[in-house]
Amino acid sequence: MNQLRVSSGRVLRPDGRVERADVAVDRDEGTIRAVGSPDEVDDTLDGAAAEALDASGSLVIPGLVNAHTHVAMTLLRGYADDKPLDPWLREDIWPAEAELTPDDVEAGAELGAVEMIRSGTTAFADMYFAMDRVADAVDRAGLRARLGHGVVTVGKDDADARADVEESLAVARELDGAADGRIRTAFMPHSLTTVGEEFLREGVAEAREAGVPVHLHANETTDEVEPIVEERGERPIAYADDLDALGPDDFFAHGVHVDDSEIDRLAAAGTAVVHCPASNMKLASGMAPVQRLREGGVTVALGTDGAASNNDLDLFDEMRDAAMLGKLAADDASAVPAEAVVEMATQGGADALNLPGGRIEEGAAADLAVVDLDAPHLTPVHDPVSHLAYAARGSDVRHTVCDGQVLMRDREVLTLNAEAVQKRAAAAASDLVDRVESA
Ligand SMILES: N[C@@H](CCSC[C@H]1O[C@@H](n2cnc3c(=O)[nH]cnc32)[C@H](O)[C@@H]1O)C(=O)O
Ligand SMILES: [Zn+2]
Repeated sequence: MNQLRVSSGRVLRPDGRVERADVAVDRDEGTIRAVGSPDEVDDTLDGAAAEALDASGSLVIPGLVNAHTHVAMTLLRGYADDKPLDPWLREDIWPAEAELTPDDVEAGAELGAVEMIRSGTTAFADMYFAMDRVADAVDRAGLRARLGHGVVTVGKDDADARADVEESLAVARELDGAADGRIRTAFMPHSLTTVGEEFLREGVAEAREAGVPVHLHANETTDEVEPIVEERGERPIAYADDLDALGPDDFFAHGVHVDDSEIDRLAAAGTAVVHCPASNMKLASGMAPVQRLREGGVTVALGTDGAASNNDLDLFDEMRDAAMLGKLAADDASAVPAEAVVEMATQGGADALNLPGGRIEEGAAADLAVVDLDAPHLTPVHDPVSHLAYAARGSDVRHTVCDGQVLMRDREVLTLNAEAVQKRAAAAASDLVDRVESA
């Protein structure tokens, strides 16, 4: 058997406890075979050789899950800042995206993949275009993902709008199960205001038939909530329900401006919310009621959103931001504690995306990250979970494993040539800006 052994670390278990343990991984199956004392793990290995990953002085955690991003937007990192959502999209981002080629999308996706692997993220959800090229990058990188083509119909004629919906459904059908099953898909209308009602209705119905979930931006800004309430006399989550877009495998990004009736509806439907605190702060979209969502029984995951509104893909930053903003939103320092954000970044993400991973236990997917605690900013270690939420950074990750494959060992990315990826992306981004300026 082809095995991997993560030895001498402290391991974060699904119930939040941290224990000294080794982890044995079956690389053929991509699953965790055993978590236990070195002797217990020796027994399961049965004398067979295993590749070793040293985790001494480190914390072994489930690979982090970035449950909402637009990964190729790494090319637009720092391109346009300091504006609210609507003008930021219309004046800066959409014109730049109009010039993006599939090659650019692939270059940006590879850059994002390197950044995620380096910061301990093993799975993500991506809404963008040229998704076949994103899938190629995910496949090479060795990551896990739920991918979808983002649909926008406002400002398009009927034929173009319909083609965009069809593209999203085609991507959802065709890429599902790619990369040895590490890629799953979703139908991804951009939002309830940027996609017209008939397209939402038809697209969701077809997604149901194809058995793929729905992912969209919902209740992100008041500018987006008000027109729905005015036109329809109902809140956006009620509208989503009316569209049949509120299912147990569906997951919505943001959920900033949700009232109690919407929280109840999300909880009853089992639809997850992906909280994106950095993006919400940067675009001044508002403060999501994370504590109330969690208390109301909604599955909450964490996302960075695109790198142009964050401006990085580091989920350690996101955990800290979520804890800080959650307290401010609840006006309560005990709200959204460290354990909660760690859970959101791991189990919550895996549950929202309905992907394997998120828990270090026997039989679970072997998706993990090893965080080096031997650093001045992480000394002393009174509570490792506190450090994950409040003090650690993506650059503290030493090793990253996904589906049993080592993607990074001793801070060296093994699946992609990080230096070449970075060069290619920088060149693509500067060419892109030249094209936008001369357009
Ligand atoms: N097929 C569509 C593309 C939609 S992809 C998803 C879109 O979401 C945009 N986006 C990024 N961050 C946010 C956000 O916070 N809220 C809403 N949209 C965003 C992103 O720039 C991208 O255009 C088209 O023809 O325009
Ligand atoms: Zn987004």
